[in-house]
Amino acid sequence: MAKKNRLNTSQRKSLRQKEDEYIENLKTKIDEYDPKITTAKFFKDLPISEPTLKGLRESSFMKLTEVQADSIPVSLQGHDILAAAKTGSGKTLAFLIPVIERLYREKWTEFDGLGALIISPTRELAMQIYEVLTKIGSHTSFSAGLVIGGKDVKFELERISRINILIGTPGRILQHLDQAVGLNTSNLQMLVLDEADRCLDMGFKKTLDAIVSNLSPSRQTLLFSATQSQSVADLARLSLTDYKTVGTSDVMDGSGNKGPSTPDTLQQSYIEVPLADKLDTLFSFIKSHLKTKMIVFLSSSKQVHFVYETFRKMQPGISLMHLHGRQKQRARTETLDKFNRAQQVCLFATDVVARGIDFPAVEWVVQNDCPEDVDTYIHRVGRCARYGKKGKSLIMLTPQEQEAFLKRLQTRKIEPSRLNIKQSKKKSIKPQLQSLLFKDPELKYLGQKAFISYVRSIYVQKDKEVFKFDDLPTEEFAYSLGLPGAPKIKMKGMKTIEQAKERKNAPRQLAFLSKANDDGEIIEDKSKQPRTKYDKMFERKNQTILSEHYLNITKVQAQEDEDDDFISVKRTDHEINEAELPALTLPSSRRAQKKALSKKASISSKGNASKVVFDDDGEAHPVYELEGEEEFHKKGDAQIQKTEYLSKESAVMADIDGLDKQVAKEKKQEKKRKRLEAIRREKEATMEEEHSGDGGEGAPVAYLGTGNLSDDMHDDDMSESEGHLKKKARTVDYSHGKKQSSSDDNNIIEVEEPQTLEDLESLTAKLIQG
Ligand SMILES: Nc1ncnc2c1ncn2[C@@H]1O[C@H](COP(=O)(O)OP(=O)(O)OP(=O)(O)O)[C@@H](O)[C@H]1O
Repeated sequence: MAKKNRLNTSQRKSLRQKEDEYIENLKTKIDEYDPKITTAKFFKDLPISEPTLKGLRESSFMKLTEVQADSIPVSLQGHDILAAAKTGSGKTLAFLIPVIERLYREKWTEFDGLGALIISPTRELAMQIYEVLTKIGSHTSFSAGLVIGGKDVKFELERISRINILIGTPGRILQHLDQAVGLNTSNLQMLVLDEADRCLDMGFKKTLDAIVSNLSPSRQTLLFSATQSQSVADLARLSLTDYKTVGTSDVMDGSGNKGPSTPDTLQQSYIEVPLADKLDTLFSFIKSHLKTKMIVFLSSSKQVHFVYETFRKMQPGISLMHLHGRQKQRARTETLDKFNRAQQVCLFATDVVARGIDFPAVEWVVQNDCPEDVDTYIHRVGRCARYGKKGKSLIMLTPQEQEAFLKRLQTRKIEPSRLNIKQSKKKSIKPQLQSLLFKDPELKYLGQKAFISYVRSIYVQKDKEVFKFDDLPTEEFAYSLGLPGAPKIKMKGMKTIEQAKERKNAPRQLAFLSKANDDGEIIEDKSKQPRTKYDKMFERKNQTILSEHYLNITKVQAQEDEDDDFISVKRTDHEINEAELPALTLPSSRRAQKKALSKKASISSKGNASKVVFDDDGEAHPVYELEGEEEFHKKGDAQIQKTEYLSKESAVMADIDGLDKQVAKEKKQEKKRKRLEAIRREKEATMEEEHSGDGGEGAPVAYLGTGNLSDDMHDDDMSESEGHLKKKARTVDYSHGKKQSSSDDNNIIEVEEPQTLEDLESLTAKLIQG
């Protein structure tokens, strides 16, 4: 049977010839295409191959968007590209089509190895790009792979050498470049950076440099984003010299004639809200927008977690979901999928989904916390008003942030209109929050974490004109979260917030007194002296200034914030300079300050103090003056003196021994505390996972097209038992000369239906086509 379908040599030869002619014809059309003369309106007007056109048609992509019309012809001609176009303007297709076409014209096969590498800063975005690629590339014969983290590195290693188009996050791609002996990058034709400015910034610098050093310098490079830095140094790093720009000036600084860097269909507004009233305002906003689909951005995963957990208890009347980088990947993917399908829903999220994610039909983007910069603002609001659809955005600015941030927005021609909250609509949820936190220690704990992470987020911000740490109304803010008072925060090199602020604001006269304690005693700086074990013990004891609970929080916090998405997703050039950190304490009361001042005055007037003893004549002597022999004998029998001395010293030794035992006991307790802490964290992680899976909450659900990857993995022809699917035999239609897939026998690969992200990754690696 199989023999019947086999082509004989002359048929194969003729087919190859037709294919060559077709490709040559395409190349000529590309060379002849002059963007200055021709403006293609539809994909079919572009010099692109029939299989790609077929994939586009089937995905209902007919008409070109502006960035697609401007950039695709230039990319097809082989130029490097630096493109910046507004959010939701269709950049994904603008780089995917040239990638597919380049490999097509090169007649790329699985034996040629990696032909294109697409880098995205987040996993979600990489998955989305992969999804679009599998749709529009469904009639081509290339293999695509998604590497974004997961466990099955070994599995991927075995198959990665056969992948032609690899999409992934920087870290994971580097891991593969390092490990995969079979990954042949020497042939690489194209490198694409989506959200290029983010990929190029400090956070990914080292990884990206390492990736690029593995790649062939002769490759074509495409950089796309809604915001671009166009730093010459960045471009040089990518060996981008003779590149073409598309739409960059408009988007970069709003200097073009076309107005703001945000979509025209976006209606933007802001309200001035004191920090302590933000949650009241947010709750009222949600209550009055129950029939909408909205995303609320908060500054950290802890904020998101707290707001989600408390608001769902207060039941505003709309389905609530939450998404942040500290959730397990499975929960993130599930939430994303549910949110895409829902019609009336509110998603609390961090900036992990601020860039690139193409959520369908979002009506409102609310920024509860001010973004770190205008670029982040642009990306966040860009989650709505996509592809010409209407959308609305609201940003809450505190009186401290308002003026400076509006000024920053103006530089990009973004001028949101001011909204005022109707007095009648104002409702305080503070009493409810207080009662919730009072009843539920778990919520109180989340509240404390939310408080701490918010305060820290303000502290680490680079733009000090917008984020004024010293003006934070911490007590009011804590109260607004339902907490009885502001938790004390200890950060690296920083004492409590209040102390840090006090010290910053203290008069110069008092600044040098930062070493005085509450009793006005000057504490010596022992940091430069060798520390004895007693010093260490006392330091340890002093840590209990914080209650054990807060102590636990701050310790865990220090660990957690290492990879908290607020800090890690953002640029690492926002590093805190330890030297700038407030690190010392001030006497808290006026009495203590006064006392310390007078002590200081007397000490400074006397110069360096050293301890002395006075003799009967009032003469001062150093403490350790050698005693004369006569003097010694005068005091009595030497033996008795010796016994007395020894018993005094052994009493001192006994005291020291007691202290040692105390230290050992404390160590043991600390160990126990850590063990309990680990158990608690484990429990919390389980809870978090459980919470994250229940976002549906009976929301009216609309199923919008194929929004998820696993759907794409299904094949209509599935005939095997459930849980297995077959890959469709791909046919390439040259329309003017048809080509049957040359390796029918190899076209069927049985793979298991993906249940998890790891499965999905493994599956993508299996989907070797051709
Ligand atoms: N030519 C087209 N015809 C119809 N729909 C399109 C076309 N191009 C893109 N779209 C749709 O427009 C939406 C936005 O596209 P895309 O996600 O590529 O935008 P983007 O410019 O990358 O946005 P962001 O800057 O936020 O990443 C998607 O839903 C996509 O399917």
